[in-house]
Amino acid sequence: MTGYRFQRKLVQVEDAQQVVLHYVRLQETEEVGLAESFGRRLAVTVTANHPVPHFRRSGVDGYALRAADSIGSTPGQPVKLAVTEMIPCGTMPSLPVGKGQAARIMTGAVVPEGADAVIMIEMTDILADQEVCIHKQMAEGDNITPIGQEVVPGEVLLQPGRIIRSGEAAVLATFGFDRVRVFRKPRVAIFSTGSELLEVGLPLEPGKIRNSNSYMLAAQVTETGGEPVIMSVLPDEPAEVERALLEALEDVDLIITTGGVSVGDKDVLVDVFERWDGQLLFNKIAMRPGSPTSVGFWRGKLLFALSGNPGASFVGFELFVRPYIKGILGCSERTHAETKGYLQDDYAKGSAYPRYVRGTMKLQEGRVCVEPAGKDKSSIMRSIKDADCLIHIPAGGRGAEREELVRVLLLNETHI
Ligand SMILES: Nc1nc2c(c(=O)[nH]1)N[C@H]1C(S)=C(S)[C@@H](COP(=O)(O)OP(=O)(O)OC[C@H]3O[C@@H](n4cnc5c(N)ncnc54)[C@H](O)[C@@H]3O)O[C@H]1N2
Ligand code: MOO
Ligand SMILES: [Mg+2]
Repeated sequence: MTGYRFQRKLVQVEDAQQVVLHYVRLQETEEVGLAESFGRRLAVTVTANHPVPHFRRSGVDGYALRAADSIGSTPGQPVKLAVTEMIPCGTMPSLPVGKGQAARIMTGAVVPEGADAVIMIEMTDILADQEVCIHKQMAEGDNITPIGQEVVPGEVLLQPGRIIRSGEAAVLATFGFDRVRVFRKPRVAIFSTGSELLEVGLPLEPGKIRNSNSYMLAAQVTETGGEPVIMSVLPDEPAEVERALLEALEDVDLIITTGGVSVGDKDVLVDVFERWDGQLLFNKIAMRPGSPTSVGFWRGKLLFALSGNPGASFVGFELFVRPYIKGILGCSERTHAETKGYLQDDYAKGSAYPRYVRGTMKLQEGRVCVEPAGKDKSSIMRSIKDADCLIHIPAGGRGAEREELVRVLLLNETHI
């Protein structure tokens, strides 16, 4: 048995990730309306262009006054003040507050000149239209938010690469960004290969299965901020596959394929790699599932050739495609956030490669506890939906024991 199919150089997961990340180039940017920017990654630095608040702001509904006028006032010994005006939100006060005076004011309104405190309405008795009795001694600054207390001009509030969610939306709106510059979503062509694959809408036939990988991967691409382009299933015919991939390369930013990367006679991506003018970056990774995962660079774009087995395809995307997409969208934390967790049961594995087990994570009395989400064979699809982490079982033949502390890669890292 000779030939490329069987000559493969083993690389470690971390090295393969570095190779892929070496190809990261930032996406171009585009401007979208603020409400359309949610879930996108910001392409610019957002710096405060004014203080917040930008006027002295009342924190309560009540009366703006001079704290000195309230000295000694109690419910039993109230102080009477003359009311100058009523200041609603959104209007400027028309009069300063002088000695012995107060202005009725609403929460969020501009505190008038001369006033240095606002007393809550509950601490007052309104005598007549123009008079109020206060029964609490106030200190200077009480219930007034000074200019710039929250944000001073020039402060950097958001960095490029940040996902726009509720908090970011509030910042952008506050500083007048009705349009936002974000990274353009990468278009990702998804091809499943295999003559056994049926389109999802078709009835089952003997020996055939429905194409689940394309849809699983499309969801993963969407979650990562890309735009999936689901292509027709490709047969195990190298010339046809090569033609379809080349055509797609013209139109997308990267390609994902699944299936046909192992050593089978019909493993069609291997045939494509033997005849193409691209550069194969690696084709064997020390990991399970997904050891035959291959990545190539072709006409200036990356081709991620993932294993056909659903579990391997899922893990291959997480470890290699997701970090790449995050990278081109300006995210600096590209690989998964990690923690350590205690395995809840023995985990035996056959291969000496490290294994990335689809897992679930729980906090029990402050300890991170992890266990497989279900059966973990590479061919198994159903445990993917229950996985919120990948449990790393280290290299070596033995597996890992109950209560062993292992690396845990977090899958639901919605904040980064
Ligand atoms: N002699 C050897 N056989 C295999 C080896 C090996 O080293 N020596 N490696 C095994 C490992 S590990 C894996 S992983 C698989 C990789 O297979 P391929 O990437 O070549 O994928 P296929 O052969 O095309 O399919 C494998 C499996 O997955 C099903 N599949 C494929 N596409 C889809 C899809 N879109 N949706 C759902 N299911 C899909 C396919 O029907 C097969 O059952 O090779 C092992 N063999
Ligand atoms: O690479 Mo396969 O998925 O390891 O079983
Ligand atoms: Mg195969």
